[in-house]
Amino acid sequence: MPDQAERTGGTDTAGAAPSPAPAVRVEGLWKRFGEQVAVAGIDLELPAGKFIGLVGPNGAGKTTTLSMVTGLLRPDMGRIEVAGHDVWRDPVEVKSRIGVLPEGLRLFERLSGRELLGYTGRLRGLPGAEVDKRATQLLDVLDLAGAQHKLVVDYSTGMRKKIGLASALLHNPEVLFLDEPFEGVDPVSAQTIRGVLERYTRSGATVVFSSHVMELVESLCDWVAVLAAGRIRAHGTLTEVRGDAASLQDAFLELVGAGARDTGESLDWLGGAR
Ligand SMILES: Nc1ncnc2c1ncn2[C@@H]1O[C@H](COP(=O)(O)OP(=O)(O)OP(=O)(O)O)[C@@H](O)[C@H]1O
Repeated sequence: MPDQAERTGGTDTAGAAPSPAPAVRVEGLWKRFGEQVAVAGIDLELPAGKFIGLVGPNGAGKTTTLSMVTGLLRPDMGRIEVAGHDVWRDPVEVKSRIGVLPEGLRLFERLSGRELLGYTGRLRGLPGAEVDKRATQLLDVLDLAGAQHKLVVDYSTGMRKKIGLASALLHNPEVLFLDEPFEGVDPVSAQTIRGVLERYTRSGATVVFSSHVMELVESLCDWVAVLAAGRIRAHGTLTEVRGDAASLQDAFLELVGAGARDTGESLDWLGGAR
């Protein structure tokens, strides 16, 4: 088992050309909930224009980190810049440049999908006709046109993710943060979401998403950060983080020090005589 020193790569080793300003810059980030240290001193730069995966086991601190980076949760310590602006000193500027699909996704349940997009667009300061045009296209592409007049409270889990994604994209943000965007989403919808996100990053925008599904991260992301116990264990391009391992899954298990847990003598009753 190699030691768990951070494996790095990415922006600083990417080549001779000067890289653009990072999409996200985090310095000395800490967050504690009572005795529980959720984020234990993160320093990280996420390159702009990439599809970035933030991966880690349950309780690693992914949601806490994303909440602080998007201005939803105040850090105990540390500095965060998104698109060149300080998240906590310049929140309005940052919020106009980002889209967020948070965990738990609280939506205005008593609006229809179409109304939700209309309301979000007006809150974002977009002209009504432009909101209508973008809403129609997003509802269509995300296969929600047939459900656009249904109340959000009656949407399925996958439909909620898709209308949440549409709301997050409506103002064409520079950086999009998605907490587990594919959870509860069927393969057809996942493919649709994937297509929308790939198109969006091709235009130079940045997607940062958290996930436990390594195959998905491996197939989607060009850049990965691995988080465990509130610290960054590795970050860089997919190839750099994968290192010599056969897959990202293997590299992940090695990095977080969690080979499949041997149940040993425990659970010996399970599957035994009844
Ligand atoms: N509001 C809170 N109050 C107390 N503890 C919290 C709170 N939010 C998170 N934690 C704790 O902080 C740690 C990190 O949690 P977090 O939700 O950020 O992890 P995660 O990587 O997103 O996990 P998962 O993959 O299971 O969603 C966990 O130990 C969790 O119990």
